Amino acid sequence: MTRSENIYLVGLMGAGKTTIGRQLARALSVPFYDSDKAIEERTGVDIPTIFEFEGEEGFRDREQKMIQQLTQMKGIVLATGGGAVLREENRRLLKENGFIVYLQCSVERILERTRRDTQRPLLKTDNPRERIETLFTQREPLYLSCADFKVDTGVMQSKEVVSRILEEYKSVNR
Ligand SMILES: Nc1ncnc2c1ncn2[C@@H]1O[C@H](COP(=O)(O)OP(=O)(O)OP(=O)(O)O)[C@@H](O)[C@H]1O
Ligand SMILES: O=C(O)C1=C[C@@H](O)[C@@H](O)[C@H](O)C1
Ligand SMILES: [Mg+2]
Repeated sequence: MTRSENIYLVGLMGAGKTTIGRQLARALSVPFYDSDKAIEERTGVDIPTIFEFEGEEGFRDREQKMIQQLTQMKGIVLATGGGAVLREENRRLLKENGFIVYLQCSVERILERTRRDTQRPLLKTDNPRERIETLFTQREPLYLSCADFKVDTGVMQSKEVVSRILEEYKSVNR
């Protein structure tokens, strides 16, 4: 198996993992998975409900189990949850099984994109800017530590982001 058989997208909430991932999978004619959506389908409830009843750690346990399963699949595009890289085991599994793309995005842009959001429990706060800044500072080193490639989604249309990723993926996969 080649290291780049799968494409895994990592990055903060609102960076565009789901949006870009779906388009990327379509361009490659491979299945698209989203770990957040897979957890919701498995449990039958939405992510805010899991956070409410089981807390963030409970959600992270479910997320780790899902990442374990999804990284056994071959030939897929996977959008991971924004916090999936927090666990070392997830970073290892992603690194070992796919080509990791970090969708980088400025705090300002993320704030704009998530402003009307109700589905992201970590943004249910009086000061979303401060929260996003904190998450950015904590997580950026983790995203960078596992990424094979990074692309800024704050400055380009999603179509352009997709072609940049495809270009890079094909060049390493040649
Ligand atoms: N250039 C772009 N690339 C990606 N998404 C964009 C872009 N411009 C605007 N968006 C918008 O940003 C919003 C957030 O994107 P998306 O839901 O894909 O993020 P995400 O990384 O999957 O977030 P989460 O981790 O919370 O699931 C969407 O409404 C999307 O349409
Ligand atoms: O950044 C995060 O920690 C999260 C991002 C979302 O994708 C979901 O996985 C959940 O809302 C937590
Ligand atoms: Mg998403």
